[in-house]
Amino acid sequence: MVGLPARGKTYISKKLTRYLNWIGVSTKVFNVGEYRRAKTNKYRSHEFFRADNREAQDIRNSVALLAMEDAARYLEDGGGEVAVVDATNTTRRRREILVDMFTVKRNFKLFFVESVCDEPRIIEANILEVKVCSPDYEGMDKNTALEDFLKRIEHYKQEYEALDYNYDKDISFIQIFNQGERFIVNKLAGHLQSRVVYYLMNIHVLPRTIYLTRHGESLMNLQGRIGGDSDLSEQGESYAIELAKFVKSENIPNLKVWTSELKRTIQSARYIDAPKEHWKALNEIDAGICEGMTYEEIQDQYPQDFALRDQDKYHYRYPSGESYQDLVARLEPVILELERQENVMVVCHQAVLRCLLAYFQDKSADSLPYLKVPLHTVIKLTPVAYGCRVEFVALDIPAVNTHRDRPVNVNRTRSSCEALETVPNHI
Ligand SMILES: O=P(O)(O)OC[C@H]1O[C@@](CO)(OP(=O)(O)O)[C@@H](O)[C@@H]1O
Repeated sequence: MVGLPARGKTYISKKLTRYLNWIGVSTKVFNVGEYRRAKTNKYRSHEFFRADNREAQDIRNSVALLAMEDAARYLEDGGGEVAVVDATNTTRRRREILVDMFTVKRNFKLFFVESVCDEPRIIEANILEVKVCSPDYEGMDKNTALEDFLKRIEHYKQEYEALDYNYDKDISFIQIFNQGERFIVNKLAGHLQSRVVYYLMNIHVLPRTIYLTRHGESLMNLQGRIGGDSDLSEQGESYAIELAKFVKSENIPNLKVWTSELKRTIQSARYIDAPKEHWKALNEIDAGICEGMTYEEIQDQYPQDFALRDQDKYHYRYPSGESYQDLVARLEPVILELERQENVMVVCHQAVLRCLLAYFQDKSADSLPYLKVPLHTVIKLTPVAYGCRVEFVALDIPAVNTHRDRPVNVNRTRSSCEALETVPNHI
């Protein structure tokens, strides 16, 4: 990362890391501020960040080096594929150290992401939202903290050398201006960098709410049968009515409703007064040869498959069907489009909802297939500082339970236990 303090670097680092892990690229953030605080919490006033404070500069450089070395170790033998060095890196000298450590000495690809912002309104909002609550300002009142932080920024400005094509034409970078108003992209090197750029160009920071829900109870849910394309049960129909009432009571401006192409989601959304889109990508996991069966029938007729799924539910692919890992790949365009949109309600399915929720809640591949997403419940996601608030709103209509817990005493495979850390890039 590159950028003055309070330019949203940590926000970008965390969000990008969550996305990369979700698509199966093992990624970790190395936040230099945390290294500084771990070393000592004595240095928190703006004085510490003065450009002429030599002693402090030495400390700052040494903690930055520690973070970089850990990042390199994570890539060399920690199973990591991407390390995000979250620091200001605002001088050419500091960036040369990064080039030397990662490219010259180790032959890794280095990609700079610079956030440039000259809108005082955005900067102040950022400081008030995240910086004044930082451990650096524990016990200090908001205004004093804000004042101190603004002085800290001034110290950084004295030495700030933004990325500049005239000096940096050989390095790969993206510059993001005013939270996505404009971008400059230079020397993209490879598939992963272009996916990072595509992602960064699609996210926004406008306030909005995303609503996720499964369809109402279906006739096949009642029978305990998986997959298929059945109608809603009577209780499912009641949920469709309640869901529309709930949406009305929320009074959501410009709401869009997305459903899958299956009858049970379309029927569940039909009373909602908002434009609707039907996405094939939102269809339920394809259970292949097991479509339409109960779990008991699968255990009976395909015992080996049943056991394999319990061992590693994320990677297990139904014969002629899909795995959860396949589903994540299928849902990536949905996530990208959700990032671009404002208020959206997604009416989908148990497995699909688990995948979407795992993205927003930063859940590992191992826990993803066991996330609890009960029927007749709306999950409301509201962005906050570095993540999102998740509320489960149960709409008081009874429904069967379709959740099957992780069986105990199952020999889980190595990759399933290590979760996203070892999942290869499957796309
Ligand atoms: O991965 P598991 O836990 O089997 O959950 C997915 C299953 O959930 C179900 C219900 O059992 O979703 P849905 O309610 O959308 O029909 C099945 O269709 C689907 O195969």
